[in-house]
Amino acid sequence: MPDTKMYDSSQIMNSMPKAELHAHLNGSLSLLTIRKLIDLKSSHNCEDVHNLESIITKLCDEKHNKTLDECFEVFKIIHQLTDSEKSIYIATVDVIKEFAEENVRYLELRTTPRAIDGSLDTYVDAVIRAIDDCRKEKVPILVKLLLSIDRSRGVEIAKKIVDLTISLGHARKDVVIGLDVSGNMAQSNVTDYFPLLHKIKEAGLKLTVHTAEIRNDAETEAILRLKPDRIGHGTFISPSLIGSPHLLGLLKENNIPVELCLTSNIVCKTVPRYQDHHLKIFLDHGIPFSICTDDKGVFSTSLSQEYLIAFRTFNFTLSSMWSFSRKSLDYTFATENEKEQLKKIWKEWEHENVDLNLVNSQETNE
Ligand SMILES: CNc1ncnc2c1ncn2[C@@H]1O[C@H](COP(=O)(O)O)[C@@H](O)[C@H]1O
Ligand SMILES: [Zn+2]
Repeated sequence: MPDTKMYDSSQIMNSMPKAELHAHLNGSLSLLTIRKLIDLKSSHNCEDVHNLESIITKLCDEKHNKTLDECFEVFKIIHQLTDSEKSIYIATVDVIKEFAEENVRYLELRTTPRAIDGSLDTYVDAVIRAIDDCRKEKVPILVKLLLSIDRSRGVEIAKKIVDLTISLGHARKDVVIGLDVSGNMAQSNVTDYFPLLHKIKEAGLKLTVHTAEIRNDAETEAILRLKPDRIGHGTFISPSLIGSPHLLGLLKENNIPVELCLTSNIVCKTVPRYQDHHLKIFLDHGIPFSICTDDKGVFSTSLSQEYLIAFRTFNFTLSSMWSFSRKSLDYTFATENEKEQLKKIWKEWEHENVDLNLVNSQETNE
């Protein structure tokens, strides 16, 4: 393995092809997009837009650490900007292009549909139209969509979103692949949603659930026993964060890949320091994981930045980072054929960067 100091690791993390499996649309808006959406509102003579701008700038400032509850307040403010077909379309196109610019070659975007002029369809149609247009424009990224249910909003609206997911999961199966369960864990009982989650599984669609982002062992166990296709965070499953070894065993037994979002956990203070992050514990226990951003806008990060943080925090080798990126392809909800196509892109990059000696290390955990 060459001395990694010979290389600009930040540049390598950026140029490396990556797969993003956990990105919330409204949490991913850059300040540039937020400004664009504020201008759009101003042009419609909306009052209070400048007030909105200063609030959002302050809240998105990376130095402004927030609690998880405060984050949910930020989302409510951002949602005021994505309240029309046009703004949702612009937001989606921008997020896709920004990920593509940092060499994310596969993106699973997730978003919670909100009624626009009384219709959830209008919201989702705008997102899908943006994905389709990026495809037509040949933006070099494969984009899939998960619809989210926000657990703090109740079962009635969740049922509508599940029905919409199932119908689009058939009509637009090239784009809509499944469901995510997100929102404030502290304010709801996830088991209320289980009949709906079973419906998603029965329809043959994929399911990922935010799990153990705050500590609730009984809930975590119920979710793991439901066997979702992936989980988000899994923070308090880790024994280092006073999770239970029993939960870790259950996660391992079911071989459920975990979407890990380092900066999100630090900013929201569910993990005290980067070096305490459960990525390392999961790696040591052979639990499959993928490095993700969660909300790149709200947490002022990017997927390349998250890879760089992991690389520097745990002193990983470049070959380990390469292996994390390549393995995350196996945990995507893409079709087998799509995965094969994606693997070619990864292989090509590996070939072009043969001097980095990406495959010779024992630390690739293969
Ligand atoms: C920080 N950790 C998190 N934990 C749980 N849910 C989160 C989240 N980050 C984002 N969301 C969920 O995603 C929504 C924003 O994007 P969309 O409007 O859906 O595109 C938030 O309102 C919340 O429900
Ligand atoms: Zn999330």
